[in-house]
Amino acid sequence: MALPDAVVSVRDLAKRYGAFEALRGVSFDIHRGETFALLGPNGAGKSTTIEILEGYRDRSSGAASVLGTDPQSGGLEWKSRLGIVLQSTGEQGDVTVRDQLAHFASLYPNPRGVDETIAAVGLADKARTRIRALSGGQRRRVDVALGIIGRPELLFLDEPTTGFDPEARQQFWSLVHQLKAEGTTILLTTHYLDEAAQLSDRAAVIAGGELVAIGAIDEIGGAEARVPLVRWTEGGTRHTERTRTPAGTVASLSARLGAEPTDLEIYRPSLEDIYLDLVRENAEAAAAEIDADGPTSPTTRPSATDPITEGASA
Ligand SMILES: Nc1ncnc2c1ncn2[C@@H]1O[C@H](COP(=O)(O)OP(=O)(O)OP(=O)(O)O)[C@@H](O)[C@H]1O
Repeated sequence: MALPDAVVSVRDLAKRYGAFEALRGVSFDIHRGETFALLGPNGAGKSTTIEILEGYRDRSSGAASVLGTDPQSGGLEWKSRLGIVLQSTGEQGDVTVRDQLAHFASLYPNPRGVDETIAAVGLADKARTRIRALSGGQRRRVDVALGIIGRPELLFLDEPTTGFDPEARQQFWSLVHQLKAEGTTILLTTHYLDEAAQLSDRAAVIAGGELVAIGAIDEIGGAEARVPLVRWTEGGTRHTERTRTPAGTVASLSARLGAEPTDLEIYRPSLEDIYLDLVRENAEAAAAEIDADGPTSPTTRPSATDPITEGASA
C-alpha cells in the first residue's frame, strides 16, 4: 500500500524489452521533501525506472504513482510539476543560455527567475553565450537549470554531475541543498557514492533489475556492514580485524606488541564499500542461480557484467 505522504510510489514494477527483463518487481516509496538516491551498476535499471516515473516509458506490469497520478496517463498540468534532468544532454542549441531558459520559463505557471536560475547553476558569466559554444560541463549545468526553472515539486536528476569539475560539483551540491530546503522532493541517480552520501536522506540499490537494499543513507546495508576495521602489519603480513571496539583492539594490540603497531589504520567502511559489497553479493547470487539452473536455462536475469542483447521492443 502506498504511504499517504508518498510523492512517488512504485509496486512490483516490471519492464521487459522483448524477452529481457530490465526490471523485475521493484517496489519503493519516496516521501515528500526527501532526497532519494537510486544507486546501481551500469545496466541495473535505474534510468528505466525513472523514465517510467517521468512518463517517458510504459511499464510492462506493476503499479506506479507520481504526485498522485499514474505516469502513463499524466497530462500537461502534471508534467509542469516535474523537473527532469535526463542522463544525456540534448542541449546543443544555437540560442543563448538566457534565451533558452526564458523560453522554458514561459512554459511553466510559476517559474523561477531566469537570471536567478542562471546564477544558481554558476553560469552568470555565460548567460549571453550560445549553448553550442559552452563546454560539456557547462552544457550539463544548462540541463540542470532547465530542470529547475519550473520550480518543480519533484525533481529527477539522472547522473546530474557527470562532466562537472570538482568546484562545479560542490556548487551543485549547495544548489541541491537549497532546493531541498525549499521543499523539493528529489530522485537522484549517480555513480558518485560520495555525492549520494552528501545529498540523500535515503537510498535504494538496484542490481540486475531487482532492488537489493533500501534504507536511510547512513543505515543501508545494515549495521554489520559498518563495523570498523583495524588494520596493521605484523611480521611482514597485513592483518585486518573487524571490531565494534576499535580503541580496545588497538590498546590490546599495542600491549601485546609492546610497541606502536606498524601501518596502523582504523577504517570505517564508506557508502562506496558497502555499495560494492551489496552489488558483488547480488552478482554472486545471480551467478549461483544460473549455475543451479544450468546453462540451457531460459533465465533472463542479467548480471552487472553480462553483455545484453539490445534493440528488443518494449
Ligand atoms: N530500448 C531498450 N531495448 C532493449 N534493452 C534496453 C532498452 N533500454 C534499456 N535496455 C536495457 O535495460 C537494462 C537497464 O538499462 P538502464 O538504462 O535502465 O540502466 P541504468 O541502471 O540506468 O544504467 P547506467 O548506469 O549505465 O545508466 C540494460 O541492460 C539496458 O541494456
